[in-house]
Amino acid sequence: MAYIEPAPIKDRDNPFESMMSRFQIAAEHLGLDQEVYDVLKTPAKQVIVSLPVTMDSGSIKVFEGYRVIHSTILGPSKGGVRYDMDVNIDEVKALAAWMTWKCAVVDIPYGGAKGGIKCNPREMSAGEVERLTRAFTQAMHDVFGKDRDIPAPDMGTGPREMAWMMDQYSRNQGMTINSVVTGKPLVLGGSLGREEATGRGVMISALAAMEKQKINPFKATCAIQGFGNVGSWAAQLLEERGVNIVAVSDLSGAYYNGEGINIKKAMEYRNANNGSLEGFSGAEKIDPNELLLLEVDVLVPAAIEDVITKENADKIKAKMIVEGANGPTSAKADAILNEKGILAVPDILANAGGVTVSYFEWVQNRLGYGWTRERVSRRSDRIMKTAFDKVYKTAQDYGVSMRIAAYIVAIDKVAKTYKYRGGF
Ligand SMILES: NC(=O)C1=CN([C@@H]2O[C@H](COP(=O)(O)OP(=O)(O)OC[C@H]3O[C@@H](n4cnc5c(N)ncnc54)[C@H](OP(=O)(O)O)[C@@H]3O)[C@@H](O)[C@H]2O)C=CC1
Ligand SMILES: O=C(O)CCC(=O)C(=O)O
Repeated sequence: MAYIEPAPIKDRDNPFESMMSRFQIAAEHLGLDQEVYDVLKTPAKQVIVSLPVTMDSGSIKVFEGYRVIHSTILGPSKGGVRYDMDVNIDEVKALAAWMTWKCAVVDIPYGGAKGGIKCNPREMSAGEVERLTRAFTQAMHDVFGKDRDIPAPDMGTGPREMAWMMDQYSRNQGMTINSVVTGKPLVLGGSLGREEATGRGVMISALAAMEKQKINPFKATCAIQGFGNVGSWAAQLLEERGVNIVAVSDLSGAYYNGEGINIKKAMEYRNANNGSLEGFSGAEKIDPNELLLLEVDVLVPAAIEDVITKENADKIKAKMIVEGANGPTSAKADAILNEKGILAVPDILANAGGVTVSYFEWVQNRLGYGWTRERVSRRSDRIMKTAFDKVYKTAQDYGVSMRIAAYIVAIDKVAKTYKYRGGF
C-alpha cells in the first residue's frame, strides 16, 4: 500500500521515528486508509514558545517551551509536561502521539498531547521553577482548556507545578477552573490515587503478564530503572504483592541487593535525602547499565527513552519487560527482544494507569464530587486489566508482539472514530 514507506530508522533511533515505525507496522496489519494514515502521522498542532524568566540573581534567562497536540479526534488532548534538559521537539512529538495511542488503548475519551520545557529543575530554586511554570502557562493560555487540552505531570514535574499551572490559568480566566490540569495536590481538586496511579498500572500489568507466563509473584525478582514517581510506586506496589525488588536506580546510580531491597526504606531515604538515593545503605552500588542486564523475572524501565537498544537488547536476561517509562525500547530492539522470547508489555499499555486516573480526576472536578481511593483504584485496575487482556488477545489473533497489538487496538479505535466523524 502506498502509505507504508519504509520506517526511517537511523542507527540511533529518535523517539518519533521509533513511534512511527511501530505505527506503520500496525497500520499495515489493519489496512489503514491512506487519508487516516496521513492525518495521524503528523501532529495536529505544534507550539514552541520562548519564556523569559527572572532568575534569583536578577538576570533574565530565556527558556524554550513546547506543546504538541497530536490528535483531538477522540476528545480533548491530554498529556504531561516534562522539565528536562533533553526535551526537544522530536521527543515531544513522539510523546504526544503515544498519548493518543495510550488513551485509545485504555478507552478513555481523550486525544493525545505532550509538553515540555528545556530546563534543569534540579538546579533551579522553587521560585525560579514557579516563575517558569507560570510563564509557560501564560504562553499556552490559548492552547490549554478543560475541554481543549489538559496538561498533567511527567518527568521533572509533579503536583507543585500542576498547582501553579491551575492557578495561573484560573487567574487569567477570572475564576477557578481546576479541571484544566490533572495531577494537582488533593486540596486543589487532585484525585486520591493519582500519585501512585502510573506505578499501580505498571504493577497490574506486571502481575497480568506474570500470570500469562506462569510466574509466581512470590518467587519473582524485579529490577527497576528510575526511582521517581513511576519507578518508586511500581516498586512499592510490586513488593506489596510479593515480588522481590533486587535493584533500583536514579541519576545517582544503581543499587542492588540480591536478598531484596526494602522499598519503603528506600523511599523514606530518598524523601529525606533531597530526592536522591545517593548514600542509600540497603544495597550495593552497581554500574547503572548492568541493572538492565540483570537476570530477573521482570525488568521495569521507568526513567527515560531509548535505554533498551539494538546495542544491549541481546544481553537482556529478564523474562519480561514492563514499560513504566514512555519509549524506553527503541524500535530496532523490538525484533531482538521478540526473537529472544522476552515479553514486552509496551508503554502505551503498561503506563496508562496515570492518564486513567487523570481522567478520573477530571471527571471528579467536573462533577464537583470526590471519589474514595478504593473507588479510584478499583476502577483503574479494572480498566488496566481489560486493556491488558484485549491487547494480549489481539497479539494472539494477529500473531504479533504485544507492542504491535497495542498499536493495532489504538489505531483501530481512532480510525473507526474518523470514519464516523468524517469531515475530510
Ligand atoms: N508521572 C506519570 O504519571 C507518568 C510518567 N510516565 C513516564 O515515566 C517515566 C518516569 O516519569 P516520572 O516517574 O514521572 O518522572 P520523575 O521525574 O518522577 O522520575 C524520573 C526518575 O528517573 C531517573 N532518571 C532520570 N534520568 C535518568 C537517566 N538518564 N538514567 C537513569 N535514571 C534517570 C530520575 O532520577 P533522579 O531522581 O535522580 O532525578 C528519577 O528517579 C517517563 O518516561 C515518563 O514519561 C508515563 C506515564 C505517566
Ligand atoms: O496524566 C496524564 O494526563 C498524562 C500522563 C502522561 O503524560 C503519560 O501518560 O505519559
